[in-house]
Amino acid sequence: MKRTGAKKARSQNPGPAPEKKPGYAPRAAASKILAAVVDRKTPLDGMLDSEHGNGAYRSLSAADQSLCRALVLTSLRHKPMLDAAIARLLERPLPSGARALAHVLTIAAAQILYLDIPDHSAVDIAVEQAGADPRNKRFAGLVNAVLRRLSRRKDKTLAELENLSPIPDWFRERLVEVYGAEKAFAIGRAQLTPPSIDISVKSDAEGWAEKLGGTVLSTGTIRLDKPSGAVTGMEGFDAGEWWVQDAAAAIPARLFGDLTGKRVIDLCAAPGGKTAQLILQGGDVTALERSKSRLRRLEQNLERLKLSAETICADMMEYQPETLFDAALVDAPCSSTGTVRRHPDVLWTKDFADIEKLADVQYAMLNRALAMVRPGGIVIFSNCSLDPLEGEANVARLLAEREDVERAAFPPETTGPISHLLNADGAIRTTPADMLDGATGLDGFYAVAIRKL
Ligand SMILES: C[S@@+](CC[C@H](N)C(=O)[O-])C[C@H]1O[C@@H](n2cnc3c(N)ncnc32)[C@H](O)[C@@H]1O
Repeated sequence: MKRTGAKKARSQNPGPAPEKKPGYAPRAAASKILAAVVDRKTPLDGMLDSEHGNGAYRSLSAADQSLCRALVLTSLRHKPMLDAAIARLLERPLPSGARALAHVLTIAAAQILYLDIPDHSAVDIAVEQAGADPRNKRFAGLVNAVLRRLSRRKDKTLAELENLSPIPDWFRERLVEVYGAEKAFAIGRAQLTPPSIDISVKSDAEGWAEKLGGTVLSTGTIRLDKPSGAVTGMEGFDAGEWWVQDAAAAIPARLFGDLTGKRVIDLCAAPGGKTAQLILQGGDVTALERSKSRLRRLEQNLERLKLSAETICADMMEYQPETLFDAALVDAPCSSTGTVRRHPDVLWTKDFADIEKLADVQYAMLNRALAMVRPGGIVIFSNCSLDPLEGEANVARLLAEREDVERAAFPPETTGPISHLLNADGAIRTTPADMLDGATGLDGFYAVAIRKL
């Protein structure tokens, strides 16, 4: 019986799968990951993780993982432009069920238009991808024709796409409503440029800038000009001399100024970039964080930096301090739309309803933080959203609903180089289209100080 079964199995075996072209696997993984982001709203960070990420990504070599990452990021950064370029070459739209095929085309078009990859490999592998999927086999000829035409009219297409906004409609429309058409366009285009690596140092910014090949910005952040290799391998990392922190993300904690002799609570603390700043500004710091694993990461970061804080794993909405604090920072969980340059998936996984929900959560957090400071104490509320519902509108609501709080001015020495980023209400508002020291390249951030009376 056993022998017969084995024989039967052998006779049904279709034989080894045909060899795929070199470069097939990273492109197939990229198409799958793009589908997960766009169609199933799965955040990218978790999927592009060598240990716990998407299976197709994990099985790639290190070099193929970085190609896959570049393919997905480039496709997301330019998605509406790629969709427009492909649509112009199709006689009729793809059937609505052909989502997988659409992603194969997007990944291939991104290579042809925006990456330094020979067009023929992009075309051949996309045709092979279509042919390997029984649902898309019949479109292999179409894929070939469309991509070859795109390759032939590359320069013309790029010129035609110059004036398109590379962000999804829901977000573009919201930006136009809030910031006006011109600034909305500039913010959209800013996400096409991958961000530089910015670091915060414990001390001697000039010295570290020289050692690491960077420039000291007027806020004290060092912007690395041409970082090569992993940041963790760079001088001073193991010694705990610096940490990675976007120039805009470094602004909110600095706005407290000198914290010597003050008890400060950082209420949404992990991974701890701002906790480190509060300690270095002289505060006696308590770092509170709801996620156990993220708090562990914060503790490891502080250990590396040789900085100390009391750490508490708790939900800030439930935590009851024994003694009120002099100051609190709420760097609240938000829509993260200010980080589109580094997380271009955000705009494809979230929508306006998420912004509305998050705004309410943050409003409750701001009120809770005010309950934890003494009269006269200051709360700085910040987030990396571009939407005023999560920032300005929450503060307006707070001031309208409560008489025991007021706006507080930031200490003047903290806003010198960034006074152009103060809005009419004296809060900081940055966008990826704003300049610092004459150059663009900032995450979007909001930060405001509120005094409890
Ligand atoms: C924007 S991140 C904070 C980044 C951090 N301030 C920094 O600069 O490194 C928000 C953090 O708040 C945490 N968080 C969200 N809701 C919370 C809550 N109710 N209580 C405490 N922490 C919370 C999240 O787990 C996340 O780590």
